[in-house]
Amino acid sequence: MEFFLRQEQKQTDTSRRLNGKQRLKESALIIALLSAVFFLVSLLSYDSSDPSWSQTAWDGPVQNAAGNAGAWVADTLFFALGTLAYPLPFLLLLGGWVFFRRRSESEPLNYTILATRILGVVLLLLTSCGLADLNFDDFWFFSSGGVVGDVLTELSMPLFNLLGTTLVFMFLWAAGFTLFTGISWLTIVDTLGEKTLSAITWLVNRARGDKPQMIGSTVDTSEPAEDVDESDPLFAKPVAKKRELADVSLLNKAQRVDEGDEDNVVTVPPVIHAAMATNAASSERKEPVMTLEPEIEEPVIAPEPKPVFVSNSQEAEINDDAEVPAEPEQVNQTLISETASEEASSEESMAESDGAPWDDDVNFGSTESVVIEETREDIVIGNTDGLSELDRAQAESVIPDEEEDPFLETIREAQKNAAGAVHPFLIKDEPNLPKPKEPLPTIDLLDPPRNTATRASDEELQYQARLIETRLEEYKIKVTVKGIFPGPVITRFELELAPGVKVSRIMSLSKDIARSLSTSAVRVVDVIPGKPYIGLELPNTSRETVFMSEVVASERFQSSKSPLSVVLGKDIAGEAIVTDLAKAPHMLVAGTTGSGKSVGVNVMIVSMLYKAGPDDVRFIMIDPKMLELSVYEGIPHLLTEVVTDMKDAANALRWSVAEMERRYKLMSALGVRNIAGYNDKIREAAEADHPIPDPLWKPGDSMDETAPVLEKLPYIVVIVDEFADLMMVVGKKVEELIARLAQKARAAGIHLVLATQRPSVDVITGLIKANIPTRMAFTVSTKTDSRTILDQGGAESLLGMGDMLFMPNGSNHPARVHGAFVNDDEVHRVVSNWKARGKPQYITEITSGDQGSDGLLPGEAPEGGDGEELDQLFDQVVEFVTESRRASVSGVQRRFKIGYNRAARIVEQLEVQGIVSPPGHNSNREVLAPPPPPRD
Ligand SMILES: Nc1ncnc2c1ncn2[C@@H]1O[C@H](COP(=O)(O)OP(=O)(O)OP(=O)(O)O)[C@@H](O)[C@H]1O
Repeated sequence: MEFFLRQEQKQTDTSRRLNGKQRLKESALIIALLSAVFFLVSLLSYDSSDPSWSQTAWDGPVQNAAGNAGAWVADTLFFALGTLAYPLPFLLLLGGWVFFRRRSESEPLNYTILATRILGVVLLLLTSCGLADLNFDDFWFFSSGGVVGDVLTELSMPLFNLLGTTLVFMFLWAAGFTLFTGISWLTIVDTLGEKTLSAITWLVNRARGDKPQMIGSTVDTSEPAEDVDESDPLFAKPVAKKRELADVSLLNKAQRVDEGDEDNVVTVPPVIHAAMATNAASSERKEPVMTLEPEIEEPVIAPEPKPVFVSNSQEAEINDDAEVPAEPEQVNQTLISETASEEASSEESMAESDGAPWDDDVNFGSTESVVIEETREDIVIGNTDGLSELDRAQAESVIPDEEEDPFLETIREAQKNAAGAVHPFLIKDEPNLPKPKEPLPTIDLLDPPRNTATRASDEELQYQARLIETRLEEYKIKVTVKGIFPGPVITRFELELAPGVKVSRIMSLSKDIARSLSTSAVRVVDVIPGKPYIGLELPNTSRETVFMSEVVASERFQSSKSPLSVVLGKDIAGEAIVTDLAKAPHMLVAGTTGSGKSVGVNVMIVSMLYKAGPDDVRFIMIDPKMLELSVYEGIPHLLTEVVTDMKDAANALRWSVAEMERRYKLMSALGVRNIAGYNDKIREAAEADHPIPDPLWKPGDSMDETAPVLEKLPYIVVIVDEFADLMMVVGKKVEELIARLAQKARAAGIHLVLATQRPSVDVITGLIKANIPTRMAFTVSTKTDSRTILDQGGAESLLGMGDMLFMPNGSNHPARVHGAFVNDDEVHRVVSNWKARGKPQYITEITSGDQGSDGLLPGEAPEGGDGEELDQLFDQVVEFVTESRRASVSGVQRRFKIGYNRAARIVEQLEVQGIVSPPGHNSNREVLAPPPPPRD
């Protein structure tokens, strides 16, 4: 524990300090700032009488504010670059900022982009000097383009003349601009054209006096606009916002974030503007707080604010509102004069998220016909990547290659070490591993977290928010985005619905919304506890993997006292989610195949292995698939070998019921109400040197002469991976045993974790559901499956790979959790660590079925006894089987029109009675009994 605490302390310390690269970057910015100020002061206070290269004699004090050095520097710069010396300090500052801006990101430098930028800036500088030389007058005794401009014009004038030279310089300047900024001239031309067309449309509409289309369910078009009282703060702001939504051209402007103009973005949506102000001040790592401040809340709090809608013509009258978005020209200007640093950011983020929805060719459905015409030209016809749709879908869900590297490395290591001996893949028992010194496994057994994704920038998030509003408008649903919570896998947008809009409408449209937002799935959260909003959860373009080591190292897990603490993963805000199985007290895990169930179960087991030794927690593992849990074979926590035979599994459940009853008797004898109280009493008695003798012991129970003393009882966790198999093979009795355990086992410290990939009502029956309150739903294929698990939809919209909805005991609102990932290699390391600490002491009765009467269900007789009840159809089935000579479960099912469970049970009864043989290698049974005598 101390180790963990120290490690955590160290982590927080180091997170506050900058690493080597970050230090360099920050220092570079500071030096760039100093140089820029120095250059600027030198240039601005240049005096031709100061000492410099251009002077042969001088006397008197130096006039330059930057002193002697400043005078020399200014002279040199003016001499070399002419008037182009003035922008140099700004370029320097910009360079420093670009270098510094990404200091916390450990991405490698993109050298191609860097090279094109440098080339671009050089080209810009040279051509600007040339153009200045051609077009501006000289100043002082310097040429306006400096010596650089002079040389360039002198070289090209004889070749191209004045007009040709100007044109060559201008085109090269344009090329330099694109090289430096990454902005396409086509985009600039596009934007200018679009703005012009929007302006013309707006003017035409204004001239015609058209009113905008009404949006939202409470639209009252008859409401006269004159009712708007601009001075009333309750009304003034909604009007401003409605105008924004109605004005498509302004909205489009906001969407041009790909060109990186922060001003542009900030001026458009006042709501997000407020949120961003808070966010900008927050730390490097994006805190998921983009909530909106009181001034925006005003319309919500106000008693029944009247919905007011204004036409374009009325908008003009309230243009003086403080929150009015920037005018088209203004935005346009900022768009073109954007700074290089911002362009850099946009360009890189574009490169990272190829095909992201903020591409230029995004077509906004609500835009006027003019815009649609324009975007038509951008329609991409056919795929150019040569991949099939399936390939593409698979490519998206492929885990990065590096996931496997550590594992492969370890395998290679093992191969090297075991060269010449047994094949490394076949080694089962680790040869005498040294016993670890630490009381519990240490975190270094798990792979350290790696950065697997790039977080969306604030601009991208704002863009998405605008897009959601626009898309919902297309369905005549008016919403306002009130908060954005970016998480590791999804981003939640909190939406305020216009009065009267039903959540069910949005929920029923979730598939359409997902399609129109070009995402794989959208989950609608109808209730966000404590907030008057609904949530819309969109998958991130780049998905983070939640590494188990991150969550195990989290403060929550480390400070959790219970030995049954399990980590699940991270919530949408990136916070570790830790739960206590003791409080759950039983858990149902369901999801389709490949959704991440087994990884989820492994994460739970490994977290318990991180928290508790075999004195505190023991496991019974039931694994019909024979692969998932067999890795734990041999850890000292196991009460029995991993059970793979379903008959043994039923016995194990019976043993658990018997153990539960035994514990109940012990607890009642000691007068305690739960296992914690029992263990406290045992500890107190041991400390007082008065161990308690077993009150249930009778002479003859064992060879001892006196009753053995009671010992601490560990928690028992029964884990069933693929619970459906158990239900199918063993039938109804499993359901009853599980229900019995689930009802009473909590106090006895026995907990169930049932996983299934078949979340249907014949597996997760009402009886089981009623007794297992904690549910964990991974992706399922249908809403019905989701309802079977959670009693509500939602799991069908999950993203797979560990994305889950977790519904804790007593809650009606499932929380979205991104499951932690643990790979086989990590599990092996933790398992080996425990194997080195001790051997398991298996209890053979668990699977032998020799549990006495305690494990029997009410009204049940011991198996094989006289009282075993045969199915009512038994005789008829015997007749059918012996006549047809075929004993298949499906045949019996078809013939008697009964369910699989019942048919399988009857066939088993036939086997017990010796009428049919046990299943052969191809699971066929032979009919052993002779055919019935022919009837008359
Ligand atoms: N939390 C996670 N993070 C990232 N990837 C995951 C996560 N959980 C699962 N995966 C990926 O999904 C794959 C399938 O997971 P898993 O084997 O747990 O599915 P399953 O539901 O148990 O399937 P089955 O029922 O067929 O065994 C894993 O191999 C892994 O690549």
